[in-house]
Amino acid sequence: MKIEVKNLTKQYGNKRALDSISFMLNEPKIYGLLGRNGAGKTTFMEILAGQILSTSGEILIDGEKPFDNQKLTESICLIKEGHNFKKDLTIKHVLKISSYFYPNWDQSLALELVKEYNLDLKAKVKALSKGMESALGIIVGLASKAQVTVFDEPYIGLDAAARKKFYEILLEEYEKEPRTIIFSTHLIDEVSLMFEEVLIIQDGKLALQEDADVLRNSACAVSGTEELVENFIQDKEVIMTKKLAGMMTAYVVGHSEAAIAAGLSVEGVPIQELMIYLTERKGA
Ligand SMILES: Nc1ncnc2c1ncn2[C@@H]1O[C@H](COP(=O)(O)OP(=O)(O)OP(=O)(O)O)[C@@H](O)[C@H]1O
Repeated sequence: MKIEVKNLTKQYGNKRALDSISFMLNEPKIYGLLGRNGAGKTTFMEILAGQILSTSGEILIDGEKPFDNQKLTESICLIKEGHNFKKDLTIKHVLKISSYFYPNWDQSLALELVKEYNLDLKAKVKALSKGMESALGIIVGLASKAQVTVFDEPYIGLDAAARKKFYEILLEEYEKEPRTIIFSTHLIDEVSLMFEEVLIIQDGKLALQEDADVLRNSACAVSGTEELVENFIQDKEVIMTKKLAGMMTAYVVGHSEAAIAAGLSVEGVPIQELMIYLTERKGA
């Protein structure tokens, strides 16, 4: 589905959560939606899912507005950081209700995942631990097979093994049936390899929209003796440096070939570091 965001603004009292933001998501891809706390990510996702109205501007999904548009919102599944389901429902009921709402619902995948995450179909949502409730959110997000599936920090309380399982299944399902997946998280290093395109929101504005590989290759981590690295970075844009026992690593914008030629060891820079750098620089 094609998502067109046009001059989208959301005002809460005197706080402008989104400030005339515009961009397009043209293809089914895995998008990483990143930004510092309070940047406006959740606000954007809630407008996209038709849960709240914008103050001005609009989001069009295949040309239609999502608010009060059930036909369209059947194709959008937003899984948030918790409170996704009514507390008195059992897991079985949550799956049943979801199966009525999402036309592409995959009940056998849902049941397989219930087993995978050791959940009891008869358990009520209010009796679940934080991690179990997150697992239920993930199950609904994956089994919805919604054409636009949005995960907003969906795994509070989930341990590392359970998160890894989620990433594996998400990728498997996405490869079988590509769809638009928007993933917002602060655990960027854990998931950034899944991203195909990255959007960074800062203070309600779009700071960056870039192909993930282009972003990864836009900087490099160069390491070597302190003297060699200091020499190399003199006239370059440096993201950060670390020194230890006479050795030094610097994250540098561009210049990977020159660094190899200078005899330095060269690796990629984590997207998380780039995000911090870009948001600090843009804020400056
Ligand atoms: N219902 C609301 N009423 C008032 N202000 C709000 C409301 N929802 C969000 N805000 C404010 O809007 C701004 C953007 O919030 P939002 O939740 O969209 O950010 P975020 O990028 O998702 O942050 P985080 O990463 O911390 O979840 C924040 O300053 C927040 O305090």
